[in-house]
Amino acid sequence: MQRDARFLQAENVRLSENGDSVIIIDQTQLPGAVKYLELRTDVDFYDAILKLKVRGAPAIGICAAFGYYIMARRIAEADPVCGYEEFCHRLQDRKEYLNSSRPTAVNLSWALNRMEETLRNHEEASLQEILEILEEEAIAIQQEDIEMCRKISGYGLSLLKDGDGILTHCNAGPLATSVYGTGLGPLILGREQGMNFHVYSDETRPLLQGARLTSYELQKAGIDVTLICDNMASLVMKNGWIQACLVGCDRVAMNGDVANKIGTSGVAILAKYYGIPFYVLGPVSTIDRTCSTGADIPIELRKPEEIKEMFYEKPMALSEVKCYNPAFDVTDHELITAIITDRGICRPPYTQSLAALFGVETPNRSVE
Ligand SMILES: CSC[C@@H](O)[C@@H](O)C(=O)COP(=O)(O)O
Repeated sequence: MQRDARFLQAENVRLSENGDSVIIIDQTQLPGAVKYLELRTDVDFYDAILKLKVRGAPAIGICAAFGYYIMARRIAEADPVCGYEEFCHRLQDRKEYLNSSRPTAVNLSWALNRMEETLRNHEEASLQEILEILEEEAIAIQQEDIEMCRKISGYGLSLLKDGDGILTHCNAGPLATSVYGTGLGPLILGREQGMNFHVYSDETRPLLQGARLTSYELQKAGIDVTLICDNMASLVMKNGWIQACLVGCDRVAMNGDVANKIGTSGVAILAKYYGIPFYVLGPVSTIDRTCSTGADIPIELRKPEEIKEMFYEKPMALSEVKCYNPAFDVTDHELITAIITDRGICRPPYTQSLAALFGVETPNRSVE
């Protein structure tokens, strides 16, 4: 591989200098501290994804691709004369383990499947050659993500005006991807070009990605950001302060229904009521061609402690109180003004415009 490629990698997920481990920014420590974690084993990768130390659909995919490569290294180290079929079998087992860490963001299985396909295409290669090929593939996934973020940011920016007020939910910035981000990409690109946006960041209960990560990233990027509680979104819209909503996505069904962080569908309903465009931004790898509608998307349920205890010094409720804690919801395609991908801007009807991204001709996708 070209060693130079490593230096192009993003800061939040990267291979260590000797390629033997992966270094991530531990997102659970932000904004208080920028701490780096080294991931060396399958359990390290599983734990980092499950506990949201690395999070955001594209970043999860990138981390999983590197994890697949590192797991391949561990298998080869333990058994340097392992035959090809046995090697594939052991790696498939580890892949399924990693894939079970979180169910909703399709980028996880997308990246792992791509790594496995690469392995399957090199039956004649030696173990050493296979490791190099897998390392290159993981780096390629990250490099493509950088390119994808730049394109989405450009398409998204073409829909905004200097001075616009923007509402965003959860975190779809550089930490959730590689650079720029998806939902926040147009804002960061616009700022680089001298534009000024006024961004309202939903705090995003219960894990506060909007407070801890989005307001952090925007503030650091020199963008005017105001943090609000989730239940204030309606008021800022009513006040006329919001000209567009921008959010990321974890899985898009072929009819345009979108799974994203819990609370996103509420924002979309409010936006419809107030006549504000609601834009979803994400790469083509987040579109799941096996899901016809949002009903096919698995929704992650997480522990009650996240609602009652996490990020607060005191318990927020009696320990015996029941909690319902879905991590995502599905926004109905009828509420979405456009889905902005790295291959262009898709408009309704999404059954046609999304299919067109995969090669079927349609008139309602505009690509600059
Ligand atoms: C560019 S990331 C888009 C989504 O992954 C993001 O909005 C989101 O919902 C993340 O959820 P999380 O549970 O923090 O991984």
